[in-house]
Amino acid sequence: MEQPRVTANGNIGPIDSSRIPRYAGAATFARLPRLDEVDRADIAVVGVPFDSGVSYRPGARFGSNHVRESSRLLRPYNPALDISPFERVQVADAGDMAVNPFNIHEAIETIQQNALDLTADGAKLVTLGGDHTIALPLLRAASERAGAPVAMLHFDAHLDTWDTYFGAEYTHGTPFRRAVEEGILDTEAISHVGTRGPLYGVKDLEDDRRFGFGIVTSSDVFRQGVDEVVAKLRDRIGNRPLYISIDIDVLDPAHAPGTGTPEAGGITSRELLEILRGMRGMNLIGADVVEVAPAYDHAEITGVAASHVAYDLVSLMADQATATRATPNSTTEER
Ligand SMILES: N=C(N)NCCCC(=O)O
Ligand SMILES: [Zn+2]
Ligand SMILES: [Zn+2]
Repeated sequence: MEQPRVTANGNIGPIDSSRIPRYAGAATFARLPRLDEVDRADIAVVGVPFDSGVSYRPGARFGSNHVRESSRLLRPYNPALDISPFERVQVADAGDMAVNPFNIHEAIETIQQNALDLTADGAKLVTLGGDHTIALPLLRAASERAGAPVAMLHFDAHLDTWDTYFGAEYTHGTPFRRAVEEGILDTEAISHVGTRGPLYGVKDLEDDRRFGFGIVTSSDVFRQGVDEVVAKLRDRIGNRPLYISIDIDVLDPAHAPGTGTPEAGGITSRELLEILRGMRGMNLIGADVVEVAPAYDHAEITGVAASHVAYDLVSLMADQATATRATPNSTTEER
């Protein structure tokens, strides 16, 4: 069925929610067109329904579609950044990668290859997980496209720089140690934000520091405040190609109950969104939002938080893509 869409500047936007009720029809992220409904995309939102790397509660394989379902209420204008991202550039939902749940090595290869394919024409990816294992192949693809190791901002309750679990190297607790070992991260410019909670031992922190990570803990965000944190992070990253990986468990379980390894004392969704908005103008090349596990969610609390985070990531990318262009000529009303 033909759907009325909000379109501007030649970009095909979301289904018009003033004419087709938000709750009708199959979900795509923000009711955007599927990638196969548009010529090409400047920004593709893609799902990776994979959770074979988890150490505790399973279920993040259902996260991608849960975030899509929870994104039906997003509107086309983002007042916090004064931008209509879907008017500025073509944004589309690229659907889900078909990832083998029984073979983690094959899954990682598939994700890396699909990410390379989706970015072959210059598109940028915002990936909806899936557990945090998927960040490793996404970072491999991002650094290959950047042609250099990339800076990373990692929002998480956890370090995810542990070595192995049950002897397994590829898990949701180990992607960033592997990434450092593989030389795909610019270790002058990598930071965790929002970490907290018990560790296995002090060696976890010593290893992490040795790899080059800076840490802004959840408590630092509370004590120093968003502006100081943003200033420090911007200073450390500069204009390097930047990948942002967001584990939704960075949020306090009150703000994101639907996740696999919850830790008390997290940041709020307001703080996360404010820190992200503070990254405006940075050289953002790719991003993911992972670890949404809908079985533990209520009233889409976690799904809505994740969908708003993804929307702000898309907004930052759209802003950056058009920052040097003239203000686009808008032909639509906000809905
Ligand atoms: N990446 C996430 N969400 N969690 C890692 C937890 C690793 C552990 O079980 O110790
Ligand atoms: Zn985590
Ligand atoms: Zn994580």
